[in-house]
Amino acid sequence: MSWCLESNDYVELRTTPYGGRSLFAVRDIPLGARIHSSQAPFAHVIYKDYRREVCAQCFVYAASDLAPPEVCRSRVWSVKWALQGLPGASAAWFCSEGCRKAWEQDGSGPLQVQLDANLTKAQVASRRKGKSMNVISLSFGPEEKITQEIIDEAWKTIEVLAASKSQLAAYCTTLDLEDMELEIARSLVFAIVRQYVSDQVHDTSEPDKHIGHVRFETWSHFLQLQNNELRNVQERPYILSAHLRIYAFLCNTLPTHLKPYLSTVRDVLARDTGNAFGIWDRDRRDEMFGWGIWISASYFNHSCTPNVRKVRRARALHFETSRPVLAGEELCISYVDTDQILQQRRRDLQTSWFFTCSCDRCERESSFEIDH
Ligand SMILES: C[S@@+](CC[C@H](N)C(=O)[O-])C[C@H]1O[C@@H](n2cnc3c(N)ncnc32)[C@H](O)[C@@H]1O
Repeated sequence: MSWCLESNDYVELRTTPYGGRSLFAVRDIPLGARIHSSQAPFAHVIYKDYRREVCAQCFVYAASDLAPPEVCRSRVWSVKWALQGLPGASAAWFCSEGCRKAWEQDGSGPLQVQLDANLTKAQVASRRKGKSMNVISLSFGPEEKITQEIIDEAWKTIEVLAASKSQLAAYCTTLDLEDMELEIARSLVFAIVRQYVSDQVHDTSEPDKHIGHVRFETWSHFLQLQNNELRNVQERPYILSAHLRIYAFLCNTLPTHLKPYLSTVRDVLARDTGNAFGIWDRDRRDEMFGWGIWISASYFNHSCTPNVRKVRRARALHFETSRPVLAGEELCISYVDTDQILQQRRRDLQTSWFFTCSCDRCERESSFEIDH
């Protein structure tokens, strides 16, 4: 299998009997060693409400104590990139000129901003007509078992509707897309733009044209991530109709040259839950600004007594050992706040990552509960 950690000296990907693939130490590793870095997300979204406050390139927060005092007071960044002739929503904000230049060089940012403006306009339009059309009946009883066939059938129905321009347009004028659905649509557009820009670069006679990390973490790497579609819909049935609405919205809104990528929307939706990382105000987890998928970073399994910690520096996620590790040991981060009690940890892991943790600590704490 080709994947994006091939050249790493510290870690190796193996399949576990209990939790899919996971990373293992190939040699003894001291405390504090950096065992892996993922340089940038393959796709990400910064919530619209934070657009002026979080640098579009390095994700630094204008209201954080790292920001200069005058910025901290105003809470917004002043370095801006804007599309000529379009209203204020079509812009990105940065903490410095250096970040603005790096963002422009990456190639996908400006297109993303333009599409953001289109999505916002289309969302407003979808709100004008009120009552939504009930195209697909998707109410599940509490006892009903949602199967892969039910999900496949629902996607087929929306794809047929989307194939008719007039039906799609009529449906979309009544969608009334919610704000969080718009944020999901924006993250999908990011993934689409990544693929588009990557394809454009590979089509040219300049294979080394700079597109940063895209050469290392590609769409085919993305597809190798664990697919959580069925477990996600079984856990929260309402998400299926939200996903179908978002798909229809994008079919109706994206320009023609991006339409070939719409078939990847379902692939992205199936993988972002359970694989994405929140983008927080540094590592303090005070405020979450959005989320992103750092592909190679998604192979760390969870433990409630982790031996690896994650550190975000600008766009990069770094992973460092939080204690000495022996060759052959599994390398785990923690997906949840490990200060929480057993029941809360188990609840969080079940609803967002769809598994019951049976790490040594959970086993010990649950047997203690049974004994008492
Ligand atoms: C971010 S992915 C980790 C990589 C994943 N194991 C794979 O094969 O792609 C998260 C998923 O891994 C599995 N997983 C992670 N930690 C686990 C654990 N401690 N016990 C059981 N399953 C786990 C769950 O299926 C979870 O949804």
